[in-house]
Amino acid sequence: MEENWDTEIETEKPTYVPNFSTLETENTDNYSAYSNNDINNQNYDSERSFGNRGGYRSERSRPSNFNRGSRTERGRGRGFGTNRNDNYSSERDVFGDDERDQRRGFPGRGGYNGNEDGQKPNAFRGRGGFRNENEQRRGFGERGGFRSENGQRNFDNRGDFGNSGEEEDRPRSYGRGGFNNSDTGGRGRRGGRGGGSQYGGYKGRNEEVGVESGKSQEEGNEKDEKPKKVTYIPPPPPDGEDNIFRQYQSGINFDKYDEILVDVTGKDVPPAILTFEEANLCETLRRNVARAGYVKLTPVQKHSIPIIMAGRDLMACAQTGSGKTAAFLLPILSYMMNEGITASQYLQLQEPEAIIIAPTRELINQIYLDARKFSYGTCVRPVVVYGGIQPVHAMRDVEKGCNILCATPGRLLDIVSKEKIGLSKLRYLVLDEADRMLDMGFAPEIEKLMTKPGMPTKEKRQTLMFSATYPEEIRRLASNYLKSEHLFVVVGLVGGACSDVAQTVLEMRENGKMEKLLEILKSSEKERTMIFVNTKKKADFIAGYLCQEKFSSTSIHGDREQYQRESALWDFRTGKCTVIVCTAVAARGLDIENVQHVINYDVPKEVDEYVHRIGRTGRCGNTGKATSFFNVQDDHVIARPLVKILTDAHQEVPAWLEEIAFGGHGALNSFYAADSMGEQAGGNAVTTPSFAQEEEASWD
Ligand SMILES: Nc1ncnc2c1ncn2[C@@H]1O[C@H](COP(=O)(O)OP(=O)(O)OP(=O)(O)O)[C@@H](O)[C@H]1O
Repeated sequence: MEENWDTEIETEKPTYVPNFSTLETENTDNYSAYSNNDINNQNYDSERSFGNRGGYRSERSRPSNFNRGSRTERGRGRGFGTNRNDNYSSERDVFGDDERDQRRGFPGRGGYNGNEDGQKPNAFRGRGGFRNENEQRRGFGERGGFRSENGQRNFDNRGDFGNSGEEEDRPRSYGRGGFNNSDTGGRGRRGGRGGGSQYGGYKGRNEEVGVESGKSQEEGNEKDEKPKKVTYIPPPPPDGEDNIFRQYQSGINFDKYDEILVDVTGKDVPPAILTFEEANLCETLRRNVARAGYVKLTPVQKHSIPIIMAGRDLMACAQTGSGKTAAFLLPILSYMMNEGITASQYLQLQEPEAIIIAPTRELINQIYLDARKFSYGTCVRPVVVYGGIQPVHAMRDVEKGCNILCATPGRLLDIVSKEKIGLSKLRYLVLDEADRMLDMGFAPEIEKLMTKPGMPTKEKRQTLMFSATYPEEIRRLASNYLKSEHLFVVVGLVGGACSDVAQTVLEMRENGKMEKLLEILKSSEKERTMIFVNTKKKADFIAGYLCQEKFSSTSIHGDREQYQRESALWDFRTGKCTVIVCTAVAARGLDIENVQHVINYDVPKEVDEYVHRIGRTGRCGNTGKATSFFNVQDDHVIARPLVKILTDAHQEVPAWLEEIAFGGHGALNSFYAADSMGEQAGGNAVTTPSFAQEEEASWD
């Protein structure tokens, strides 16, 4: 069912514009572990079985003999609840309109979200689930869920927080909302009121698409439920030059970018430029670049800017965090300035000169903010539209004028089919994270867009694709949308990991992961850390658990409402929360200052995703580290490509990983045998519930 763009939102529906400016970074320390005391006291009582953590864990590691290849480019020389301070309650800080919150089913109704006043959290009673006071209302599953291998329940043998067998059969059930921060406060079973796509319910692979184009009904929502209207209006981004040009420092390895080999495939390659001066940007753009703190071009910028300025189509591949966004924004803006694009004016049908597409809402918003930064003081007007925000609001914003439209694919299709956006003036079409945009998840939407009436043919537009990874088959597919004489710029190796990230892979059984995680976090408490898991439930589970363990944590995933996602990201960006637990939705593109550590609590199923995930750290010449918990049983398939990634990035490859990668079945079997012995030995170790069946198949 399509969102009705023409209908005004009913006035009694809560439509709240939160004001981020009320959330000062200075207050960020207010979030503190103590704020979770109530949770700690209420849950996971001391009976939890948290002992005997050992078990078999081989972390054997020796320098690898694996052939490191003939790399020629440089190498590295080497909420939950409780009170207002925690992550989930931080939504209250930001969006803290109690009455509305209640209407929207924020805290009060339901699990996890805590109460407003720091008294006994009602988050853990009533419908809220996630409780352990008694078993009558079982919240997050009293049935069986969440036992350790020896049959005892972990955390609490009364079953709180468990992932009940009953719920397992129903992917969207979270008990009666306990711990469910995904929809309107965790009210209902099976996702209850969260069924509407705009509420972030499970959407299958194409959540963004589903959200925006209304496909979500088929893709995971309750069939008999009408989707809810999206009422969320995001706060306007902070204004003022200081905010617009806020930029973090490039790191000590920034200059080393120059040592990376660049390969350009194609005919008549325009020569690279070496300095911003050579780019011949107009005065305003030059000033903006300087204000943004950019002094030197990165390699992808050196090559891409002249190629785009020469009117060529481009597929560019460069490592994460190396400045691909500016590589396409600056030449596009330069063209617009040189063409003397007139200030766009209020019109019901806007005809942008450039459309930029990215797969997730947070990423497209970030790109929009970059576009706003570089176009500051010009008459070029960038606009952003994405799922999860009130369509009427987005439409109004577009009507005010739009030269550059930043959009997620589904919402873009909607807005084009509603004839709010025309394509006749389109000169630039940019696919950021292009491989993701062209893979099975988004390919149908992209195809639809490319064949929309009015879409200029590839001969008449300039198509630009950027990513850090390009699987072979995607490259082939991409050429359908690019002119035959397009150029392919590769900085370093296609799909290579950022060489400024020190990677560690630990062999880890499931029930050793939590203990290891806590150990890591305790030893690096102030470090801004992103933890990746493969399922949405697990993201919540771990964030909740970490809150209890007094780490200021939040989570982001596709089951959270948009305001929650934005709030979580904001809390993480501002330092209010030092830990964010994420699914793949946060794997690509997000540029967050000073992320020091990425932990793959679950190793992703595809190595490209691994590359993007660990690329959230070590950006712009800064160094970072990534630690991955490799569970042989679940992750052996990725062993071989992972060894290649590590080797190419000149990282140490653990001997056991090589063995799994190249040792064939024999090696694997001996691991399984050892593993099952370890299971017996370490049966009491804390384990996370098995959420494997509810994998988040998409970014979002
Ligand atoms: N020439 C430059 N000088 C200084 N900082 C730069 C320069 N180019 C980009 N940056 C900064 O580097 C950071 C990473 O840039 P960006 O987000 O564009 O990386 P990316 O290559 O798109 O990464 P990803 O593959 O993760 O999407 C940003 O904070 C950006 O502002």
